[in-house]
Amino acid sequence: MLTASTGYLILLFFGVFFTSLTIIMQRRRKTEMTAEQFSTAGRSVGVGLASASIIAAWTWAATLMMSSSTGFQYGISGPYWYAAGACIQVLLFAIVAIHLKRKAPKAHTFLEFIGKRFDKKNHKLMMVFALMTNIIVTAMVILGGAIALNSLTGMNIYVAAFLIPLTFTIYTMIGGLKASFIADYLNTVMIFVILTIFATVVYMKFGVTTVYEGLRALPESQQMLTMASIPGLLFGMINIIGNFGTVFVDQSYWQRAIASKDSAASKAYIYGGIAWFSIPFAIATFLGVTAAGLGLNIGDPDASAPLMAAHLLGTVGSILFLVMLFMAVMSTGAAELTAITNIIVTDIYRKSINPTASSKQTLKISRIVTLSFGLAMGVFSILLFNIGIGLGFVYMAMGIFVSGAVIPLTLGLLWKRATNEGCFYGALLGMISGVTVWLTYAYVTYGSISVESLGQLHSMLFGNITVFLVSGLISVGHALMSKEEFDFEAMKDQFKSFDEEQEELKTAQERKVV
Ligand SMILES: NC(N)=O
Repeated sequence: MLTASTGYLILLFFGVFFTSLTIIMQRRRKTEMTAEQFSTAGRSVGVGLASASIIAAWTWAATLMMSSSTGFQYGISGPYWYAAGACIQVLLFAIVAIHLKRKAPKAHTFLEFIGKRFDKKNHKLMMVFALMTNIIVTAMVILGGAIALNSLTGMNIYVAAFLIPLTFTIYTMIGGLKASFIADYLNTVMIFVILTIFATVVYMKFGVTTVYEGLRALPESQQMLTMASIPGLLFGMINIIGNFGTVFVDQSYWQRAIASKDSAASKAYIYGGIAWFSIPFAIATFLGVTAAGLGLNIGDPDASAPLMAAHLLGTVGSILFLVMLFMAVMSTGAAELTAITNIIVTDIYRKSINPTASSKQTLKISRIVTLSFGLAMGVFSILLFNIGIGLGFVYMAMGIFVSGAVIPLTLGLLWKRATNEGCFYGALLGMISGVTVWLTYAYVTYGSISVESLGQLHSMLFGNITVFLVSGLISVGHALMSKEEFDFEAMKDQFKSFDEEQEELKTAQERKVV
């Protein structure tokens, strides 16, 4: 096992490296950073950088650890269900990305679009869903990082949960979205390099036959060696629904569409989604399934990946896994922080508190929000840990809380007949009924409401499915019954960049003086 000082050194090294890189890039900039730049990276990001950034943002701690847990528990179907069940959303997002670029070319957040497409209550409700998504995902990646640091280095889990967000908060606060894109690019390259090392070593050291024979010898071998594994399939369904929420309701992905050049936006999601598939699929197969096949004595399946990495390459394996995990945590953390910042600044501060804020004021508020949320997220992940909620539980439950907004939101963007009331009540009642079915099923079937009964595959599945069915039925049903039609063309010119708003304000003030 590594020592806690190795953990501190890794955190210090990457924190200092990415912060220094951002400061150097800031110094080399020819123009001064504006609030618009901080928020949108100039809307000129090319397809390569945007794809890498989508891959990095979508590679969570769970992508490495939870995926391996499914391989360890459900066998060869687990990695497939994890990877396939979480990449279709990114591929489909290519469609909504292009629609947002066409219908709201100067928007900063998807909520800004919702605010003009629907009414105030819808804007507020979607904001709650969006912030809840960001908070759940950030807490989940910090929790995953802290668990891995603790299990591989013995570092105190509370200290780890406070230090991890610091590493990405500082460079995000300085450089905004563009800085997080550059870090994402480097992180994606590192993740693929380390993944290739693990895959090659497993193949050379153990080969396919040893793992196959090991899986065949397990009591649950029927399930481990078939794609027709029932638990694998149930997990796959939960995975699909939950990840619709964490892509479509997460400002991070809208942010990447907004920051991309028009010609790059949809391609980036297709390339990013396809390339991302290989990360959980390979890691979960080479670490999770192999750990089961080799009969490793692992108490917590969520820890199968780091323990297998250590088994494979000793200290080097642990360090490589920690570096890969840390790359994933930093990128997702930075993406979520920029998303939260953009929502707070665009949809609360500039919309309701200070609509005439100058670029300087907006930039200052953006940095304060980034720092505050970065620090607060450590506390939230510790809270989850303290009430006994682990990575797997949050991962499977996230859809129940956030996926109710997916269908209403998508309809609002793509379908002129989608109605304000249908989308509002669809999202709200979808979530309420999902939570109700989840709790009721756990109570009726397992006799109590506890982390254990709520964490069962069937409780999670029925909760998730209910959310999708109810939100879809209400939002589509109400649209079909009403005769409303929305005029997207008329709304297009209502979106302004922060710089344009500033110019208009200046012109208006000059006119007043004259
Ligand atoms: N990003 C996910 N679902 O691993």
